[in-house]
Amino acid sequence: MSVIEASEVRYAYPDGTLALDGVDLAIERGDRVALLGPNGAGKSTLLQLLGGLLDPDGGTVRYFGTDQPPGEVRDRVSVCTQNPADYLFNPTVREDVEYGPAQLDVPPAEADERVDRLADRLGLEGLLDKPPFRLSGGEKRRAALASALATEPDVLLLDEPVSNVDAANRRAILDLLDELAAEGVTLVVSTPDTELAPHVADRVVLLDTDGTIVRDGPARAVLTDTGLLERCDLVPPQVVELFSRLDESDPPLTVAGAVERLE
Ligand SMILES: Nc1ncnc2c1ncn2[C@@H]1O[C@H](COP(=O)(O)OP(=O)(O)OP(=O)(O)O)[C@@H](O)[C@H]1O
Repeated sequence: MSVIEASEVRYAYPDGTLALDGVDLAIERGDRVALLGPNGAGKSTLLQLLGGLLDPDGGTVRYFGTDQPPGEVRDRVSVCTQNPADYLFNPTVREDVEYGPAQLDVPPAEADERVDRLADRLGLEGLLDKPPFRLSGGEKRRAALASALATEPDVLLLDEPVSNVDAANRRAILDLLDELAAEGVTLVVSTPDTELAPHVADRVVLLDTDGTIVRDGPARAVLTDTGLLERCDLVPPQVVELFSRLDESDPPLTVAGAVERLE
């Protein structure tokens, strides 16, 4: 049973822009999926459709093999869009992060504990009493991510989760996503960054600017297909490029993979 299944999904914005056209995508339990594509390919639109923040004009999105509407799976599916302001509207960051658990009737003591744990992991400790509009761009992104995680969802849909985030916090976020994946949380991450994709995904869904999925396959197969990536205005990860130039037929995808190979 798929945790989310999009069938023949079509979406046009009110001004007529056709963002997605006939998209079929099944997300399975425990998947780590990257929605990859150039700017304007429809990744954010697809993520919002999968999360029930937008309704498709055509086709269907189903959750957990049922006909439950998205509102009924809010406790199990959490979305973090590209706009941190969607999640930060309370007087303090702490109240924002506690908002989701409160909506789900999580006891306040447990919600407090979740906030403190996430603040520790995402470097928000000194920021919890601040009004969110006073945070920097990267801090807002981390606070929005903490809000999405605070409900402890089974499925996490993240739109460009490390954009605007410094190197140390990027590492912290990626480590946290690794841990969540190890616990069985299903992850869908949208990004135009082929360097990020192998760190967050085993499976890559490649979209192109005509609003279609051009490839859905193992990260290794997609991220080493230079010709396909170039047709979508993308380039492979630099490590792939380096090892390909050295005539390596099965290049590693990350620096860590390259180090392992060289040792
Ligand atoms: N509110 C809107 N009104 C009209 N068109 C929109 C709107 N939001 C997005 N679009 C258009 O829909 C298409 C898909 O946009 P979307 O934001 O989903 O792409 P994306 O792949 O996430 O891009 P990026 O990598 O730049 O974030 C683009 O052509 C974009 O211009």
